[in-house]
Amino acid sequence: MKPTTLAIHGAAGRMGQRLVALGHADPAVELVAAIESASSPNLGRDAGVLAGVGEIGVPLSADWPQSVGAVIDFSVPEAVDGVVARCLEHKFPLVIATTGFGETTRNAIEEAAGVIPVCWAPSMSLTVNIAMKLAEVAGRALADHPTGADVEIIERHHRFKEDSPSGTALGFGRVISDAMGQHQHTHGRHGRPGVRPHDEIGYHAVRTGDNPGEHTIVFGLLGETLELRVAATNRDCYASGALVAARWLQDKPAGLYDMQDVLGLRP
Ligand SMILES: NC(=O)C1=CN([C@@H]2O[C@H](COP(=O)(O)OP(=O)(O)OC[C@H]3O[C@@H](n4cnc5c(N)ncnc54)[C@H](OP(=O)(O)O)[C@@H]3O)[C@@H](O)[C@H]2O)C=CC1
Ligand SMILES: O=C(O)C1=N[C@H](C(=O)O)C[C@H](O)C1
Repeated sequence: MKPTTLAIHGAAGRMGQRLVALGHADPAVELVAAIESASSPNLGRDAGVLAGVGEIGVPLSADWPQSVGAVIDFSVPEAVDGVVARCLEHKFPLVIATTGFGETTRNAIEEAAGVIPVCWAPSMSLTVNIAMKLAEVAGRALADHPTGADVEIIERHHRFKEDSPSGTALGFGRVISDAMGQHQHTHGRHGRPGVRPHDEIGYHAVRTGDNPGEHTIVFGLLGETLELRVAATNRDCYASGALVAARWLQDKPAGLYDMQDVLGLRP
């Protein structure tokens, strides 16, 4: 099978560099474009050299290719609308991994998915996506528990992360509230908020050091507690997941997909 040709948007970033490195080592993909903003100080540098794997003949550039099998975006929320517009214009399949954008961008993604295949997921990690399924199972089983089950989501990330809570924490919250029906999403607590309502999911964002991402979902009952914890030890779980998604997406019909589809976790 021919390798999937790839463009990486945000190629000089923490994730972009791991994608360049893993993509270069993977015979199933061929990196053809490493895209950065027009103001990036890295324009013109070889993407492989920046990623620490030596020269690969792909310079960082603000220009988009004319043809590519799929685009992977790990950039910043403000850039995502532009990425979606470019992919629509050229009919490129698009993997969106960037987190932290709002409703307008979400709507643009949904609209674009009527024309091109889009995979949008806050975490490309296999174990996070398995944990989402487990959270759904736990949520369904505990939805009508007689003591009530309080759900708190604690996420830990590196000090450089700009959005809080993580897109993954919000994803866990969506899955659990769909299963259990909570309507209130509370971000941290201070002062005297009073007795905890059952109809609430609490989110807590910890930012320290170089943590590549960790999520703990607490289901607290009276008398017992269930915790689901999933943690990355480095960023390669996200990068390799994104490469799998790009290959999976390239021959799919237009539509909005996520990593549950890519990994075959959706029944
Ligand atoms: N879904 C998933 O599995 C994961 C998602 N993420 C998400 O991916 C995103 C990126 O994370 P990370 O790599 O750590 O962040 P970085 O800040 O390290 O990388 C972002 C890159 O995007 C570049 N960039 C900024 N603006 C533009 C633009 N207009 N056009 C092109 N490139 C641009 C930045 O360049 P410059 O520095 O010059 O501005 C930088 O190189 C975040 O939203 C994060 O939450 C992260 C890990 C996993
Ligand atoms: O910024 C990060 O690093 C990560 N962001 C994603 C998120 O917001 O969920 C995924 C992962 O946890 C790492």
